[in-house]
Amino acid sequence: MSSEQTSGVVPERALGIAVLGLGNVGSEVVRLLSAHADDFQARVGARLELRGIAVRNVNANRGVPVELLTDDAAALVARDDVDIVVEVVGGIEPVRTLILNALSSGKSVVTANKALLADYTGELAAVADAADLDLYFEAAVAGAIPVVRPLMQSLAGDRVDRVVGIVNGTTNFILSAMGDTGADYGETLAEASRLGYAEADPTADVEGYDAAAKAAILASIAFHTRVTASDVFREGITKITAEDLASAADLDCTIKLLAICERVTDDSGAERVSARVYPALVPLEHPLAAVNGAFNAVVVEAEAAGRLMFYGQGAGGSPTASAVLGDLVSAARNKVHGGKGPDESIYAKLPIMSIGETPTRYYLRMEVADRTGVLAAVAQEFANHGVSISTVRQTGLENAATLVVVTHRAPDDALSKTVAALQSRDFVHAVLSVIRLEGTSE
Ligand SMILES: NC(=O)C1=CN([C@@H]2O[C@H](COP(=O)(O)OP(=O)(O)OC[C@H]3O[C@@H](n4cnc5c(N)ncnc54)[C@H](OP(=O)(O)O)[C@@H]3O)[C@@H](O)[C@H]2O)C=CC1
Ligand SMILES: N[C@@H](CC=O)C(=O)O
Repeated sequence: MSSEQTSGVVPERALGIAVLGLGNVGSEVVRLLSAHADDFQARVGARLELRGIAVRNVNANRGVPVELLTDDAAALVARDDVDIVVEVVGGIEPVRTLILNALSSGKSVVTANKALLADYTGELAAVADAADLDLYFEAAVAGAIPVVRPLMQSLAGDRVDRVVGIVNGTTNFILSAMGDTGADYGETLAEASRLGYAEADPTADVEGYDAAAKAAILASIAFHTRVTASDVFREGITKITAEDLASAADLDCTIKLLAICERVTDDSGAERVSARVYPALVPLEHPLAAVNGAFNAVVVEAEAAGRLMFYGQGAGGSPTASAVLGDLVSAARNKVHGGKGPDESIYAKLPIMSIGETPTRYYLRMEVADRTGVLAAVAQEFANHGVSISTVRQTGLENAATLVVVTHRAPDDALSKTVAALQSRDFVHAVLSVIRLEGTSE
């Protein structure tokens, strides 16, 4: 027995932390870790000591002690004095291998990498489980907003039926600016990158890949079913125009890029999972309509809890670092006290419903010939495909008219076939825009 123990003084314990990546998120993680080192020690019961930071370019001026920087992430992960690895690099390789190596050598992992998790959570979680280690990823969905842990833990006793959210800050920032001030798409995207919201390749944001990865993560947790990015139907915002936003406003709606994850009962009475991402018309009275800028919000509908809404900053270095550090504290506490946190519990294994079978509603804006019988012919095309029309609005031009049609719900396939059929008719000069509606209840 040491003299400290016999004298009642508890020896100071330390946990070694390796941070991979020092960009928008990593630099805030490192800054907050060092600024609040004593607070972290009090919360964890051990000092969190930064052993090293992996980057690509060690020569760039970063405002951190240079001796902490390394471009050899694999060697940093392998160090014996590292207990927890924080991955904020992004992409698939080399980080997938680095995380597997970390878990295989007894290190818990915290990651913000939704692109990786959307396809590899199964593989990574299996290694973490086998080694009794934590794999935490709260920051991977909706930045600072706690939504992974509430779904995984707080709602574990309820039956979640629907999760719908604005989960990409960059596209919400762009759509909000276009709607409010008619701001230019390209300039607003550049501003989102400058503010640290956009991915290293912003195509992931504007084409909906980032939101689809988050939808896969949310659907997997909510429905206890493995859903990967390729199971998620995806459409981005690149075709949305200022005119679409103005036209949506005329209908008392706005347009938001939504991630929608639903438990759907099919015609045979069996349950399936639908996961999809697309720009949707959202009525102004809907809680998601008021979520603007880089803010995110996730609405969860559960059988016993009813409707819950989680709202906050969905992107940016500092908000995301908050979620990363929350996970780091949890993983560190488990290192101190033993054991590991709960994981996804993927036991239901519900089949995936394709977008074609999924009931949706369409908003269509088209330019048609302004002559007798055209409205009836348009209505007939909808009827031919078993699609019921909810509202029609026509505004006349000189020899043409703009027709806005909103449908009732129908299988998405029937709706898209109706659009294709309309496009082939000579009285339809152009289908100007096709946007789905949030809500499948009508
Ligand atoms: N930004 C945000 O709002 C959010 C981001 N995320 C996720 O967090 C992660 C990081 O995002 P973000 O900080 O914006 O990304 P950045 O592009 O700003 O930073 C990436 C960092 O990783 C380093 N890096 C790249 N490749 C390697 C490598 N092979 N080995 C070691 N280091 C490497 C880069 O080094 P160097 O500096 O030398 O180039 C850089 O420091 C991503 O998975 C992202 O999807 C999640 C939620 C929100
Ligand atoms: N690029 C992402 C960052 C957070 O996940 C976004 O814009 O939401």
